[in-house]
Amino acid sequence: MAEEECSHECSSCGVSGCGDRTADAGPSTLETNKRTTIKNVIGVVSGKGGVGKSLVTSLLASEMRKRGHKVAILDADVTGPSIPKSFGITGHLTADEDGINPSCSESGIEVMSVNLMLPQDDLPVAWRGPVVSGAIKQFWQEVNWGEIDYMFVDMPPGTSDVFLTVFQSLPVDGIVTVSAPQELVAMIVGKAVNLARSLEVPVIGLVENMAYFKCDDCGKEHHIFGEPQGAAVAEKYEIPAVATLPMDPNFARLVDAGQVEAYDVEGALDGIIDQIEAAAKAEA
Ligand SMILES: Nc1ncnc2c1ncn2[C@@H]1O[C@H](COP(=O)(O)OP(=O)(O)OP(=O)(O)O)[C@@H](O)[C@H]1O
Repeated sequence: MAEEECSHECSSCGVSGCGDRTADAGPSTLETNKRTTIKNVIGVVSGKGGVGKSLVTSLLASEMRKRGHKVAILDADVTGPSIPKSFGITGHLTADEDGINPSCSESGIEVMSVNLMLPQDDLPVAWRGPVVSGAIKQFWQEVNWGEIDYMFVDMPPGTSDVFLTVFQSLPVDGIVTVSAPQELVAMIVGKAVNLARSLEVPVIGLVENMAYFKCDDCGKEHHIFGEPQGAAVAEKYEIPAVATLPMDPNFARLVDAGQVEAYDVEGALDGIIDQIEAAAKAEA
C-alpha cells in the first residue's frame, strides 16, 4: 500500500494482501502494564451523539462502585471527552517509571481521559482516526490502573474506525448500548449492535435515556421524544437487560457541578448491573 494511504493500523485496516501488514496484525488484544489487572471490560456505545452515553457510563460506573467493586473509566471519546467534568476531576496527571497514574473520583473510580492531559480543558482535540486510536491504546497499555474489577469504556458515538480499534485491541467482555426514543436513533443503535455482534462481543444491556419527563406538579410522565421503544428494540436485537432513564434537569445540573456520583438512579440500572456481574461470574 502507498505510504501516504497507510494508517499503520493493521488491526483495523480492511486492506487484504498488503505487503506491509505486520506479523502481529489481527484481533489479538493488547497487554496492560505490569501493575495492572483488569478483570472485565464493558464498552458503552451509541450509534449517535448526544443521547447520553457519557452520562450512562458515569452512572453505570457509580452504581458498580456502590456495590463495592474496583471500577475504572477509560474515556475513549477522545475528541469529545466529558467524563472528568461529570466527576468534577480537574488537574493534571502524574507518572512514574511504570506508567501514567489515573485520576480518581470522589468515590474512588479511576479515570483516564485526554482532557486530563490538556493544559486547558476547552482546547480542541482535532486528531485523525489513527492518532485517536493510538491514544486509546496508550490509555489501556501505559496507565497504572492497578487491580480493576470493572472497566467501563466510554466510546465515541457511531461505528468509526475507533470503534474497531477498541473492540480489536481491548478484551471487551460486553457492551451496553444507549439510545433515546426517536425511531431514527433506535435504528442507528441497531448498527452498533450488529457491528458488536460481528466482532463477537455480546450486547449485555440497552439503556433508553430521556424516555420520559415526569411533571413535578401532577406526577404524570410525558414522552417528549415519542413513545419509548427500548423494550421493543431490546426484543428485536435479543438484548437481555433494558433500563429507562427519565429526562431530568438534575442530571445536567449534577454533571455541570461535577457531582454525577450523587445522583440516585433509584435502582433503574440494577438489571443491567446484575447482568454485567452475572456475565463476569460465568466468565471467571
Ligand atoms: N436523561 C437526561 N436528562 C437530562 N439531561 C441529560 C440526560 N441525559 C443526558 N443529558 C445531558 O445531555 C448532554 C449530552 O449527554 P452526554 O454527553 O452524556 O451524551 P453523549 O451521548 O455521550 O454525547 P457524545 O457522545 O456526542 O459526546 C449532557 O449535557 C447531559 O448532561
